[in-house]
Amino acid sequence: MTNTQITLIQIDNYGPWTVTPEPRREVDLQTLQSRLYADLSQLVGNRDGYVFFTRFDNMVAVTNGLDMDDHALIQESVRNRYPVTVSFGVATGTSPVHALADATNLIQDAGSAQDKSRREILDGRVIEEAFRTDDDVQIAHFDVVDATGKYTDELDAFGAFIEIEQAYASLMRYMYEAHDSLSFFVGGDNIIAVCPDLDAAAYDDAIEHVLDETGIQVRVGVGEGSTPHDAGYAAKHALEVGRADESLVEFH
Ligand SMILES: Nc1nc2c(ncn2[C@@H]2O[C@H](COP(=O)(O)OP(=O)(O)OP(=O)(O)O)[C@@H](O)[C@H]2O)c(=O)[nH]1
Repeated sequence: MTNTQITLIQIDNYGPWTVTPEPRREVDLQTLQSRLYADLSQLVGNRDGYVFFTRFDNMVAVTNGLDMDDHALIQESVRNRYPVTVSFGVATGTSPVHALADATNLIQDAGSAQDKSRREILDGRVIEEAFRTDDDVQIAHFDVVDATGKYTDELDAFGAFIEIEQAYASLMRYMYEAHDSLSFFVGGDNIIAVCPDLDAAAYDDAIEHVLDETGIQVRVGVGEGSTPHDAGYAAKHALEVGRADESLVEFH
């Protein structure tokens, strides 16, 4: 049974900062955002968690394996290196969607994203060591079938980008609404979803939905583990097996 631990990361008072004392150069904001994402990816990833950039001012992390002290240390590291600070809401549950909603509530209850006095909130709870199991996290790694042959080598770069984004938009909404899952574009033609206990039929259903809605064929590898890294790594291996066997849904 999954028990996903989700951390919502929100940059404190970022909107006002981007225009104070006057609008900051866009390239500098883009650089700050991507560097902060890279650092968080390392800080969380070194502890076997995953971070997804989502909107950059808000990021979603899967943090099974990290405790509250780990979270506090990451906040300190960001505070020492960046002109901004970050707040963390941490929640757990069998449904990643509900866990993220709970994590969001913790941050929203502490004040607005544009509240000068709301800084470095660290609220919520983690899964205690004694309660951790090997199937706490289910990760699904989706990939567009033959993206290179159909899109990358065929269309101009923007046309290919639109096709991949359409598949992502269709999959992210359907997995969220029908299967209680959080899906994130991770580059190329890859989408990683954090899922509750889903079976092969659920993945078949999602793949069929994307094909019906967009005409794009995706394949998925699914893995479980006690941490996002373990689950995600198993998912990558399953995807390789799916490619070799030409199956669309493969569990590790
Ligand atoms: N984030 C991430 N990106 C990947 C991964 N594997 C491939 N990619 C990206 O996906 C692009 C396409 O590679 P593939 O998915 O292997 O190529 P494909 O043409 O779709 O071929 P098949 O998947 O075998 O049908 C690459 O250029 C990378 O940008 C991965 O494990 N993680």
